[in-house]
Amino acid sequence: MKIEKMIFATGNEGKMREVRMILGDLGAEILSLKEAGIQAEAEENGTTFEENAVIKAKEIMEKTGALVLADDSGLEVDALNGEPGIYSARYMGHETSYHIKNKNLIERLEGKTGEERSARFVCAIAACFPDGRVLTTRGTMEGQIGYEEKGENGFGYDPIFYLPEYQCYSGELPLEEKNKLSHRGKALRLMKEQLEAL
Ligand SMILES: O=c1[nH]c(=O)c2ncn([C@@H]3O[C@H](COP(=O)(O)OP(=O)(O)OP(=O)(O)O)[C@@H](O)[C@H]3O)c2[nH]1
Ligand SMILES: [Mg+2]
Repeated sequence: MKIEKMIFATGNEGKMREVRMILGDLGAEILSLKEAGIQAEAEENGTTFEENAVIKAKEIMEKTGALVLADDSGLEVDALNGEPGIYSARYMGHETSYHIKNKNLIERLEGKTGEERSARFVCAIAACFPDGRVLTTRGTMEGQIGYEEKGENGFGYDPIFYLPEYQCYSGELPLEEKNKLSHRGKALRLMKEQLEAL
């Protein structure tokens, strides 16, 4: 089935840039919420990334009757029992800057070194079809919380997410490189395969 058009239900411009680059070769028109002129109202009250991704996609699918995809993602820090996890966007309040959130996470890991600083980004992608079908995929990217903020690329927690294998911070990666390694890149490529197989 050739997909002509979809809505990607996010208000996060950083995500949207990555989504466009990764799903570009599907050849479908991809509208953000803003471009579709829709406001999301559903509460992200699920208990998992997948549940929240489905909540966001389903709400907009029901409003529009279109194929709608959504992303729910976050940062899990092992030494903090997986915090901030599904609450990553809301951590310390929605209005708090990432500079402050990032500084706070670094402070909370004071005294920890190497593997004790392990963390991962998680991304769940949901696709909700007007006929009720739902697909979900998940991708992760393993790393560590660094000791400082580095890099101007990406968004959110990228400046403190250190990738030991590549000896750099996620915030230092050009977008194409981040997309090759990232939680979102992996989850979106799995979704793309499933959509292409329909
Ligand atoms: O540095 C980062 N690089 C990433 O690649 C990344 N992916 C997720 N996150 C964090 O997790 C929250 C998602 O929360 P979230 O899924 O509710 O999204 P959101 O509220 O920003 O937008 P929406 O899609 O819900 O409209 C984001 O805001 C960020 O704090 C990331 N941080
Ligand atoms: Mg959100």
